[in-house]
Amino acid sequence: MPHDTPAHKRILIKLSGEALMGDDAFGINQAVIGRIVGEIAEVARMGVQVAVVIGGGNIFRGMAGGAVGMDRATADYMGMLATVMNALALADAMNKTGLTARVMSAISIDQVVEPYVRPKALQYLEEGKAVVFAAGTGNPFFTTDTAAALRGAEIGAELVLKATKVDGVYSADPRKDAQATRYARLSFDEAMTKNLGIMDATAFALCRDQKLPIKVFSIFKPGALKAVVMGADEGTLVHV
Ligand SMILES: Nc1ncnc2c1ncn2[C@@H]1O[C@H](COP(=O)(O)OP(=O)(O)OP(=O)(O)O)[C@@H](O)[C@H]1O
Ligand SMILES: O=c1ccn([C@@H]2O[C@H](COP(=O)(O)O)[C@@H](O)[C@H]2O)c(=O)[nH]1
Repeated sequence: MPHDTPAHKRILIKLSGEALMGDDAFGINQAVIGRIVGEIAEVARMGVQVAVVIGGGNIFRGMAGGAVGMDRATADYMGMLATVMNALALADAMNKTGLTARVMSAISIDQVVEPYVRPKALQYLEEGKAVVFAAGTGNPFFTTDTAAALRGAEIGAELVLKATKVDGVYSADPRKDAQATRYARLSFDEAMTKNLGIMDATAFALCRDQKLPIKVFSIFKPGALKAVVMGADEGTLVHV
């Protein structure tokens, strides 16, 4: 049921890297990032503490075509560096809207961004700053979905919001199967057993074990982020 005030005090948003491209073929579209940041700023102004894990799919993925033939770990480090670029762009746009943003990286790149230090991240959140977590988990063979589950659990987020290109979890990938139907809610076990490809199994398992629910919703739908934060029936809830 929707609330008059935010339903959550601290949230972790997993923002798809690909969403930052808009209709472009690659990279970062400033108009798109500006609109997304506007929506994030709106919930932050309501007093919600906001942390973001940003993906890298708009630039490089360790498993994608551009990495064919490469050593997997090397390709994954390139993917993590791609997320650092996105994090810098996101924080820059946040700072321009009046939010104070801090980027923290899971891999050392000290001349560019500060390292991830959990107590410091918690301090920033308490101070009302938006924290953008870059470089995923810092380890190859993982994804930024798993980083979202990990950081969400570490900072004590009440909800992971997977802000993506589709408006929820479907019985099959809705971009490939027009007959796919959307779930309003489902359990982590169902999502894993049915092998629903919206998030990887490591991320689902970590959230399940930590009893950290996930809301999957479309970042392209204006107002959807605020609706989720207000507790409205938006997207798909994945729960224990
Ligand atoms: N069962 C399913 N329900 C909904 N979406 C699904 C499903 N299976 C696969 N997908 C696909 O998963 C995609 C999720 O993509 P998203 O870009 O958010 O993930 P990502 O790869 O973690 O992010 P990034 O773009 O940063 O790499 C959707 O666009 C959708 O096409
Ligand atoms: O913990 C992590 C997170 C990410 N990677 C690599 O980065 C890219 C981009 O991340 P997405 O989650 O696909 O947006 C990913 O394909 C991996 O190559 C990683 O190695 N470890």
